[in-house]
Amino acid sequence: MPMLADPSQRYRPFKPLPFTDRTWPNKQHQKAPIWLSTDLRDGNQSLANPMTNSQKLRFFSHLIKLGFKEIEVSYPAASESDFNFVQDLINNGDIPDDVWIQVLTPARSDLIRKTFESLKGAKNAIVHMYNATSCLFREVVFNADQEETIRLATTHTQLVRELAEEYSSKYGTNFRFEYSPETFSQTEPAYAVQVCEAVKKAWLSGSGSTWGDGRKEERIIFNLPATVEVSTPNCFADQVEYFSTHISEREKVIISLHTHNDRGCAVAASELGILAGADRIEGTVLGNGERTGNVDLVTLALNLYSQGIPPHLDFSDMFSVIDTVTECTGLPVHPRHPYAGELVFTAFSGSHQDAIKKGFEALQKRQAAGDVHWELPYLPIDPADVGCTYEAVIRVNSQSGKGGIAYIVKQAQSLDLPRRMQIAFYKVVQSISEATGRELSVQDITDALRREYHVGGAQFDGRIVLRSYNLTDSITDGTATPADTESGPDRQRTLTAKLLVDGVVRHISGTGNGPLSAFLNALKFGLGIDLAIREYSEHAIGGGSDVKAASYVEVIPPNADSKDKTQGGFWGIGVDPDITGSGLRAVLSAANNSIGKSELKGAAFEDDEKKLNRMQ
Ligand SMILES: CC(=O)SCCNC(=O)CCNC(=O)[C@H](O)C(C)(C)COP(=O)(O)OP(=O)(O)OC[C@H]1O[C@@H](n2cnc3c(N)ncnc32)[C@H](O)[C@@H]1OP(=O)(O)O
Ligand SMILES: CC(C)C(=O)C(=O)O
Repeated sequence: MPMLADPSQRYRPFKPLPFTDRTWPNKQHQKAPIWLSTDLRDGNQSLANPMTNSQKLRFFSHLIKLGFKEIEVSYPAASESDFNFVQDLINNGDIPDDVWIQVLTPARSDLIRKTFESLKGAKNAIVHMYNATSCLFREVVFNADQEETIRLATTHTQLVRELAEEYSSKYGTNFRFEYSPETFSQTEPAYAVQVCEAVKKAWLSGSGSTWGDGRKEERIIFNLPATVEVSTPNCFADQVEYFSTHISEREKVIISLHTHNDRGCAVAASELGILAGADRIEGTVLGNGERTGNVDLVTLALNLYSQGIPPHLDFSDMFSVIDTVTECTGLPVHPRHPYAGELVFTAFSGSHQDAIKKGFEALQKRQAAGDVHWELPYLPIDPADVGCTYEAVIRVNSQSGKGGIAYIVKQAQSLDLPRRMQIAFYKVVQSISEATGRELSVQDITDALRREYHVGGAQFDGRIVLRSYNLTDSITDGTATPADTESGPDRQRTLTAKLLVDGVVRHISGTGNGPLSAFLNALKFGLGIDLAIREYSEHAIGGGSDVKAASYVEVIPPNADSKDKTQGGFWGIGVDPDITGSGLRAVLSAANNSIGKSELKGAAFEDDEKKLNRMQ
């Protein structure tokens, strides 16, 4: 049937609880909840191909590594393999002493007994029993009224209690009890409290037992599921706060939430539910689970982390988390999955990239001044905290801008292009990106820079290549002096350069008040390339004995207006261990770009390779 023009003919709106005493909107998260992973139960039962026992074991070990202390490992009555998995964990000593395994059973006596058998020999175990309590389930699934539904819960709670006492004395197991009024969020709130009161009474009133005296590890767990998410998260939070404030002996109760993501709001519902009084959260790592999944514990934990609250779960190696989850469940992780997707720390768009690049520069300055707080445009947490590098932070396509491209050049090649050169190179990259219609890799951009500015190896050389040069000082009366001996207004420098011009060795020579002007004169008189410098800058690359200099130069024809920077010049880059060398190479790089295919003037000083070799 197509979508209805008037969906109210088929769907009724959720009726919110008339609850006005809510306090949760004014609260803030203070600490992490108790976490329970149900990857091996709710996560597993929803897979087309449930996990094998070895996959479950791998997943279990990873959950331990992440820091989970409560793990729902199975629905032991479902199958022999579910049953055996619990026994294998116990018998093989795979469960650390401080970890509680949890197992799920329906309120059915045969299945409860089977569930207890699976726990033989366990040190710590939470027995989790459920029955649905909503009107729809009472009528349609159980054909039971409210009283009968309460009786179903309480009689089976008593059975759990008896078996817990028996197994505890036989095997020394520490037992805790969790009860879920399944479909809680669709159950009348007062009735959900009534069911749980009856279950609590049944659990706490066993003869001769010390259980349930309010000590932390013995509190009964009431797990309130949004079995199907049917309302906005604020309505769910109201239901949780209502439960938390109406259940008696609140100090003897742990309130747990188990949200599903049918409306896409499981994270929000759980977060607001914590503000509303919940102590514990059940969910799965990366959100696998029935239908749209259980709440994603990675997102919940890292949301807390981003607020400066220790989540007590360690996601600092997100790649291994992704590997474990995808290899065990066979499900992919969406590229935009919060904190874990391959694109979530990546910006393609120019204005984002520009802000991130500036943000990193500002961050470095703040860090140098001792402020270690993370504050960076578009990146809520430091990707490095979850094991990602900064390489993926900026990626380039036709939506990218100069800032992002300059960031990549700086990261990949340690070249800090001056602002106007960034604009020039951006146009180069943009035209490649538009022509190819695809994302450009770091290698594509590096190659484009090398081709454009003739740096980085013989295959990128331009028509003119600097082979060697010699610089001498003179004063204007023509008396040659050794380098570095003279300075001042009369100082002149003469540069002789050996070049390869269109494959032919050439020598040129020129004089000026510095090496660059001497070189420009040599190019002018030797090769007929007449250029003036409009902008020059340089910086060091690296440090210690490996330090190099990088120079950037923009040249213009001598008759161009050097102040009118809208008239584009030709840019060049030079990298050399020596600052003079890098400057000369930058000028030559720009000169190469200025000449295009035009014919150059003949040799002015020396063009005979043999003569040259003799001279050297
Ligand atoms: C919301 C959740 O995720 S709950 C967990 C769901 N997980 C699973 O179901 C996975 C494991 N389940 C199984 O392997 C099987 O369903 C079993 C072994 C538990 C039971 O199998 P079967 O005995 O064949 O029963 P089946 O599942 O078809 O039907 C459920 C029966 O249990 C009843 N039932 C359902 N839930 C409960 C409950 N929580 N407590 C008591 N009875 C229940 C149903 O009313 C139905 O009874 P009926 O046969 O008298 O109509
Ligand atoms: C058994 C309960 C907790 C459940 O899985 C659900 O309601 O989704």
